[in-house]
Amino acid sequence: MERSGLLVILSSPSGAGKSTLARRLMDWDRELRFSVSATTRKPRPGEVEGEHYYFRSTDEFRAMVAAGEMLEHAEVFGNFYGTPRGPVEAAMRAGRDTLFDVDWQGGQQIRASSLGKHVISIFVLPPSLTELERRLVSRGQDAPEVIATRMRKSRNEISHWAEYDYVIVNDDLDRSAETLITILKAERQRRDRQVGLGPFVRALMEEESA
Ligand SMILES: Nc1ncnc2c1ncn2[C@@H]1O[C@H](COP(=O)(O)OP(=O)(O)OP(=O)(O)O)[C@@H](O)[C@H]1O
Ligand SMILES: Nc1nc2c(ncn2[C@@H]2O[C@H](COP(=O)(O)O)[C@@H](O)[C@H]2O)c(=O)[nH]1
Repeated sequence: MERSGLLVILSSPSGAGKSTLARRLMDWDRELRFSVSATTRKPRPGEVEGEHYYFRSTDEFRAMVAAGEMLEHAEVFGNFYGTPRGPVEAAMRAGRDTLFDVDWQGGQQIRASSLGKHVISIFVLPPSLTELERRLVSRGQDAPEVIATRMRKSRNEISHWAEYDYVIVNDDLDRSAETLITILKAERQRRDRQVGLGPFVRALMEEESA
């Protein structure tokens, strides 16, 4: 039996800390592949084309969707975001796990796709909305009106928490990162048990007793 890659989806209201947790998870496992999304949002200072996002015009983005190149796509906070399908499918075939930072709409679409049975989904909650706003402000990347929009939409994003397999309240960052690593370890153990342990268990049962 071939081992298939897992699709690990992280969602949260903007600013709860999923990119930070994603980085922690990828520092722990250098083999984990991050799904780089395409977006029509303008790059923030320090964001690198092809590393954080593929920054595209609206026409370019629409052309990608029309060509069937997106595994999922959605409008979030007035911009388009989408997951290029090709690299995800290639990683799956290679048995490599992929990490996604997408909103609830992306989570729903990937779960509903033909790859849905390989999904593990994790929702990240902030400890409070006051702390969520503090994090958005202290990140220092978004204009006040952008932060206001993201705060206004945070309740709607949070309302989808129960659609996810796991929920992490991201209060203490080290503890949350540890929880995330534990989830991935356990899910890999579950995925690998048939592929990796089948031959071992068969040999165990065929062993001559002493
Ligand atoms: N547990 C935590 N305690 C305190 N600050 C945190 C914690 N987790 C993340 N942060 C900080 O909060 C800010 C927002 O985090 P991050 O950018 O990871 O959020 P996000 O959910 O990825 O947001 P977006 O959806 O907008 O991309 C960052 O400045 C980050 O350093
Ligand atoms: N449905 C999708 N949502 C995505 C994708 N890439 C990112 N996102 C979500 O957008 C918001 C805002 O991100 P930001 O980088 O502008 O702060 C956040 O909730 C992301 O999870 C995607 O490909 N599809």
